Amino acid sequence: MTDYVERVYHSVVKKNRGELEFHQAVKEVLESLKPVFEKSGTFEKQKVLERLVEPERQIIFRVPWVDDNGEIQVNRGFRVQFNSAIGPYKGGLRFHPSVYIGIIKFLGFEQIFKNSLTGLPMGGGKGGSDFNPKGKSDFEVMRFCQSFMTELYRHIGARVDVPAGDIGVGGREIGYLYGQYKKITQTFEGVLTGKGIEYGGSLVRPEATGYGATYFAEEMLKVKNETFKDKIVAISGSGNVAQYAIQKVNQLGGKVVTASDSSGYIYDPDGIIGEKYEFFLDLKQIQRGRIKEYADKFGVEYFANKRPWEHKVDIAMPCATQNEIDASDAQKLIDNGVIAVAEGANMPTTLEATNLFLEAGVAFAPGKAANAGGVATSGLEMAQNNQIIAWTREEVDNRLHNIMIGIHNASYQASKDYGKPGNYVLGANIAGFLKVAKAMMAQGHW
Ligand SMILES: NC(=O)C1=CN([C@@H]2O[C@H](COP(=O)(O)OP(=O)(O)OC[C@H]3O[C@@H](n4cnc5c(N)ncnc54)[C@H](O)[C@@H]3O)[C@@H](O)[C@H]2O)C=CC1
Ligand SMILES: O=C(O)CCC(=O)C(=O)O
Repeated sequence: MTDYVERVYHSVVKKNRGELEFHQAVKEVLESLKPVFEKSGTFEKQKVLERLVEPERQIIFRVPWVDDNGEIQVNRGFRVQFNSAIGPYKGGLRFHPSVYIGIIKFLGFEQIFKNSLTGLPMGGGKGGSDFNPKGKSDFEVMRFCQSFMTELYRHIGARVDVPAGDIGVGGREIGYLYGQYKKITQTFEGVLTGKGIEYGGSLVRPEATGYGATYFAEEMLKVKNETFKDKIVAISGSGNVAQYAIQKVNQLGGKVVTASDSSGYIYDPDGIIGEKYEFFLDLKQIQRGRIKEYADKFGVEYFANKRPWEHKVDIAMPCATQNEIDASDAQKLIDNGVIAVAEGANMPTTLEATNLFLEAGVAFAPGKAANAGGVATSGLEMAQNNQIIAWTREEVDNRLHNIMIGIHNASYQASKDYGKPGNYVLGANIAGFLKVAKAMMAQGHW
């Protein structure tokens, strides 16, 4: 790293003790930006990095609610409004017991560059709670969401900060959150995205992250004169992103052989397709069941407490959570001949593993580029809400597809301009950074 980058990184570690995921996300971005600072001293003079790594605002609040047994429960809520240089804060809410400030800050930091890459005017933010929706009744989830919004509403707005879903927050939760916002403010506005289609949601938003990651992978394959046709694909997760990545890979002629949840993964050598895919979707979206039930139903192998990176596949798409591919997983995938990795999740690959992929010449798409289709389509939902119109499925999907091609090309171009053609980590970080940095400098020292 340059002295400047090194200095800023060390001060981040010192000021944000114990926030390991945040340190990791900052380190990856700063390492990529080194050639930018070697070319120009302006950013250093303007203290752009020092400002960029410090959130504009962090809100932490109490979320009390009553469970079905009449017991009072208390969770912690978060919203980090990281950077508004190019638009209102935008980013999801995560409900998961592992959530603490370090996770929300890593996600909010990533969101700044991701949102910039979409080409739409959206700043970076993220929020959530350590609430665990697993095993809770619909009424418990509703009461929790209402209490969460009873505090959050005063910090957000259609032109201020627009949350959406992430792990543990899907259509059901967005509905409860929206209802409470509307009740408190008496305002029907696009303050959340991922809304139901009946009350201002956009077609294709549920599919957008998984579809977008697949569109991005398709572009990387094109550079290698390859396609998805007949490729074997390992996907992790079985939530929103995984579900629609599997669907799109199937449509493009690939074969998805794995899916997982936090208890283990299934391996179906014939592919998660047709009636098996329909079962999988129902299992996860309606029954809220465990992935093992797929193995029980179709007689395929189930691997408890393991990750799905140990088979011979051409393409890997981690779509579950952070740090789910470590160096040994990466080495297994490389030894088995993987040609492309596209991150549907946020930071699913450790820094060590990322470097192994890059050194081995694997086409590697970082999450902030590959999974940007979700937030991009949220931006399209905001655009429709602002105009009080609703686009067709085809219109939204075409726009999403073009945005993903644009992100691929911008990342590839930046990787070439800075001397590392095909290094999408470097390219995405630089392309995302430059727009935000220029906007920050244009707006004075804030
Ligand atoms: N939903 C969206 O639009 C976007 C989501 N993402 C990222 O994609 C990833 C998945 O999010 P969603 O599919 O929306 O969430 P989800 O809640 O619908 O699904 C999460 C999936 O990850 C699995 N999972 C969670 N913790 C795990 C663990 N420790 N080990 C193994 N599996 C685990 C869950 O079992 C589930 O299958 C997250 O990293 C999220 O930040 C990124 C961009 C947009
Ligand atoms: O759609 C959005 O606003 C948020 C999506 C998100 O949380 C993400 O990109 O990680």
